Amino acid sequence: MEKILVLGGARSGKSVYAEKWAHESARPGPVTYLATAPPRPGDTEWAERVERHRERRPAAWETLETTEVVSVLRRASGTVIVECLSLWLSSVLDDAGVWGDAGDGAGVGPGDESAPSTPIDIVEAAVSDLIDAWRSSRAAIVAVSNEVGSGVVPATRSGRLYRDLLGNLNRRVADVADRAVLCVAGRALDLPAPLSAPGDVQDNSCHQRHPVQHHVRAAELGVPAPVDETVEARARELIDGLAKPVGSLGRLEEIAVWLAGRQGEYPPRMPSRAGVTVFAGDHGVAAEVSAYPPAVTAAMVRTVVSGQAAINALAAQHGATVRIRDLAVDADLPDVPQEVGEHKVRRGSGRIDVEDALTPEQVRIAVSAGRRLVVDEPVDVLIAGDLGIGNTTTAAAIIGAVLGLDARKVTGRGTGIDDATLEHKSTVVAAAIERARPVRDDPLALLSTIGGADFAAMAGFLAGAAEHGIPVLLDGVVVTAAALVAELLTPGASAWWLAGHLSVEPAHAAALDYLGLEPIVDLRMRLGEGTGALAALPTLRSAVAMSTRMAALADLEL
Ligand SMILES: O=C(O)c1ccc[n+]([C@@H]2O[C@H](COP(=O)([O-])O)[C@@H](O)[C@H]2O)c1
Ligand SMILES: Cc1cc2nc[nH]c2cc1C
Repeated sequence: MEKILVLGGARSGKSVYAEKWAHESARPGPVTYLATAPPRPGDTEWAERVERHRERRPAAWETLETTEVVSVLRRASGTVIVECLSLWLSSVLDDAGVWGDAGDGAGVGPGDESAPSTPIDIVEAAVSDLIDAWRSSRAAIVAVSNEVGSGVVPATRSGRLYRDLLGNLNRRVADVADRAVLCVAGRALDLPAPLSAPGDVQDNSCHQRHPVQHHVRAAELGVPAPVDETVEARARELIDGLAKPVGSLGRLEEIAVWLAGRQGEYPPRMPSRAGVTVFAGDHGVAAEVSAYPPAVTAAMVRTVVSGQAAINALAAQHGATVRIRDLAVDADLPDVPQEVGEHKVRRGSGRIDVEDALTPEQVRIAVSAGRRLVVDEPVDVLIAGDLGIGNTTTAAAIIGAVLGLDARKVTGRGTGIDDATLEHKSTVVAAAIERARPVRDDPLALLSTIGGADFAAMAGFLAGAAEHGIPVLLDGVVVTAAALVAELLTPGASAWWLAGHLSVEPAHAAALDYLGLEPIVDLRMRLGEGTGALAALPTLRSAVAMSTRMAALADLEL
């Protein structure tokens, strides 16, 4: 479900925008209007203002006058309008007793180490709860908040404190929202993606952006985190000085240097925490181009959930976590945990040889879901895996379109199709490449024309990992097709990716070559799910062990 934040000053039109969004977007389920203003007995001007707001709302909407935003978001379905976060924050500050010392950290409860100890800690805990509830809520949410702080610095300490806390709250909500909108003078402006990693916004800083390509809206462009080239150079020097002939550990040495540059330290830290996210989706063309029926996708989602798929087996062996997200499986899956479907965009993507896979809006939602999945769990290495009958057709089409290659060169046997099906698959890929020709270097239009919600989310995920500076191990042909799109979305993102393995699919080698990536292992695998990437994880760990445990050449006793 889409979740948006609407910011604006007084009388900017933000409330009207939020109500219109709730009214027009025709989502199933009830609409709940959550009024967070505390009662103001005796204030007739305020009462009239509340009444005017009430009259504007359709009678079918349920109004709740409460500051318990977190519990409402946790249990709500349908659509929730939060009016507004700034008043909610005021009540949190009041309840936390912030004003007593204007938040400079006086204790509120001696002796209990697990409890928040200062008013600011209490506020922080409440905001974290809100973010958590926002993320996990099944409802579509539109939250209104005041944009303050553009004027003069408040004269009072409490004024400055409120301004700063509200600014932080708005930023944190924007980080987990699908969209943030700024209203000014009755007009609404879609705000672009964050310029730096969420939680890392620095006031007064001036961010250098990549040149904006004319065909991509700035809102969708990200910037990869910088790589520390000084650390890389030092790592190279120190590795050359270890007790071995220079260069004799080959690729292990290169990987150690690569990791050091990404982590900003030598020796690099052991990538102990690896997180696999499997992106599942069905594809309109699947029934004609695969060796297996489309129903396998839903069945395999359940298998991954039950911990019995190939990726679970490898993850258990290598100490990695696995989660799966259904972006576009063509089935309802009531028997899997709710979070599996938290980013579901639709049931099956359109058949790409004759129609668009997704609407532009669905692309945007799926890309932003992928970006958000990056920051959900703290890991040292991220892996994207794929699952979806027919997805090698989409992958071949994307790779063929971006690289300008003929369908025959990029079409492979996927799950193991026979010659006749390969011939037909090749004509489907050719038609898709042809349809995509006008948009081949426009990542969002490409995803809409011949992608799919799973591909869009994977592209957002891979771009987001680079934006947050988290190393990635790429899997096979499907993930690498999404990586090509991610590189268009966030130019330079590939600096944060290693190619885990080489898939048997012919388009994979071409795409890796284009990205300048060399696969770590070649085990003739063609499964997807993230298995090829995970097969390379022990090599990364070997590279770190080499860096941390070896003696220096200079210490040899000759
Ligand atoms: O990632 C790869 O390189 C790869 C190569 C061949 C097949 N697959 C997996 O097999 C399914 C797609 O194959 P197909 O023949 O149905 O297009 C899908 O579930 C993928 O995860 C994946
Ligand atoms: C059984 C099966 C498992 C898979 N896992 C990823 N793609 C798959 C395709 C099939 C057919």
